[in-house]
Amino acid sequence: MTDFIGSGTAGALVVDGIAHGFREAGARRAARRTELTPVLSEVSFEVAPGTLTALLGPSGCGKSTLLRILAGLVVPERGSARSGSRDLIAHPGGIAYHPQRDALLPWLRALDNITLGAETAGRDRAEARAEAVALLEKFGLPGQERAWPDELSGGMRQRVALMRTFLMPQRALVLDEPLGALDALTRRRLQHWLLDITANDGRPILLVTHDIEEALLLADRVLVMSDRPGRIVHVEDRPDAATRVREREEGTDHAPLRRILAALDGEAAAAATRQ
Ligand SMILES: Nc1ncnc2c1ncn2[C@@H]1O[C@H](COP(=O)(O)OP(=O)(O)OP(=O)(O)O)[C@@H](O)[C@H]1O
Repeated sequence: MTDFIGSGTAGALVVDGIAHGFREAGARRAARRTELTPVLSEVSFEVAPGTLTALLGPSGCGKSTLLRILAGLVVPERGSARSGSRDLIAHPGGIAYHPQRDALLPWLRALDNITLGAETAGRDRAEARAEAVALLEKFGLPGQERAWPDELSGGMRQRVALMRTFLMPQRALVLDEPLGALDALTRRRLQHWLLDITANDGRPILLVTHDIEEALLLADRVLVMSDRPGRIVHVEDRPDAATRVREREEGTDHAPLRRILAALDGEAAAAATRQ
């Protein structure tokens, strides 16, 4: 199959032929110290504006590494990435990046944590704060502007961190497990919250998750990655958001889940054979 999925939409987030490896840790002989262990292998895809693509794959297949490359924190060995016309590798900082840990600063109140990324990226302070107050209201945290992070529950912290990311002015968002480490009920509530904000955001969004049902609910397209070195082995295009919500509530369409599980199981079997 061709790895390049997309049609060159204006303003899209484009990943083209990204390959990367890390130096083997703990290699004893001098020669081996220079060897690279491949982590990503020719990963290509495109996320159109106003759509969300979810990335699923076995642990260690390179999902976070890919996101860190897009965020400009790691320079890949090969390949290119761009957001609209901006080259993300030559000019880092072109995406709003949500790291795996919620990374709230304990010495800043909720409102200041929410506006931090926007202000750092050059947004007008008063405008960002006004928008943050409206967001707090909209998403169930009215009057929490002055709360300290350690006064908030896990679900509240996740929402504050997500608001920070969504308030950033960059033209594309990448979210690394934004709902990880939450109890099932809170996670379910926040999935619907995320579905609502992503449906109205208008930017390309790339989401890494381990939760297949979450991917099937939130994503317009689900990409399944192989075991390390990661490459795209399955693409699942999803219906519109209303249909996805109905499918989840009624449990009507199990075929996409089965296809994704088959792709992941195939990778697990292939990895076991290689060991
Ligand atoms: N800075 C680094 N130096 C060396 N190896 C690294 C570094 N960062 C990641 N790796 C290795 O690269 C591989 C991919 O890591 P990565 O965190 O991208 O995987 P992942 O798919 O996001 O995993 P998970 O789903 O468990 O979060 C792992 O084997 C990891 O140990």
